[in-house]
Amino acid sequence: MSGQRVDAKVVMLGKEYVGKTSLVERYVHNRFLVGPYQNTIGAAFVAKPIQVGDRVVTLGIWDTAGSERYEAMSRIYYRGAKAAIVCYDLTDSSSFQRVQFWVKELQSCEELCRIYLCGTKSDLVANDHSTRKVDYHDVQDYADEIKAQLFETSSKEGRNIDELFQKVAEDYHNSTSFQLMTEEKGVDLGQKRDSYFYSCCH
Ligand SMILES: Nc1nc2c(ncn2[C@@H]2O[C@H](COP(=O)(O)OP(=O)(O)OP(=O)(O)O)[C@@H](O)[C@H]2O)c(=O)[nH]1
Repeated sequence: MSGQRVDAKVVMLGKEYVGKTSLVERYVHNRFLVGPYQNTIGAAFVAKPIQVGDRVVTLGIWDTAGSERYEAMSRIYYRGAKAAIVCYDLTDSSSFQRVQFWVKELQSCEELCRIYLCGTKSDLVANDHSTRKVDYHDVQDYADEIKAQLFETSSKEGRNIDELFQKVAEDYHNSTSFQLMTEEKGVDLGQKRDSYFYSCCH
């Protein structure tokens, strides 16, 4: 079987239960898993090719565990990432405090990593506005300050998720590092083609 080259490492960060795994599941498999919540242990990996103009960019997505117990491990997964999708739950204000923690980490340890803020579970706040605990405009101001992109998504309804990953791939494609990565630094992931690789997950 031919190996798969990953162009850009993408890491999912955020407090436990915000919906990182659901976001990746929706994007990669176009499904929303129902049933009892299972926290991620360690991290999970999936590679996904995505068309950008006349080129295919393969994103290598690391879905990290949100529990603070695994914080040290999450640090390993953001090393060398070209993009970080830092998630918070629109119905949980404490999850946004965790965003600020990860942004500070990335700013001091991974300066070249682009940051995408992702407010999850938008279906819940659309159905009942009183459940929104994180204001869109406040986050947009914060995003401007840290030069990040902001998306609000629903994995349940599949809203704004393709747009998020498409933007990640386009930004990567447009960055000068694209040429360098494809010509010199592509990573061969052997047989881990298009499937979750449960290093120690779920
Ligand atoms: N209504 C709704 N529920 C969601 C959505 N995304 C995730 N959930 C639910 O939120 C819970 C947590 O989702 P996960 O995707 O497992 O969260 P996680 O961030 O990966 O959690 P950790 O693995 O602990 O870090 C699950 O019960 C999901 O069904 C969404 O878009 N809408």
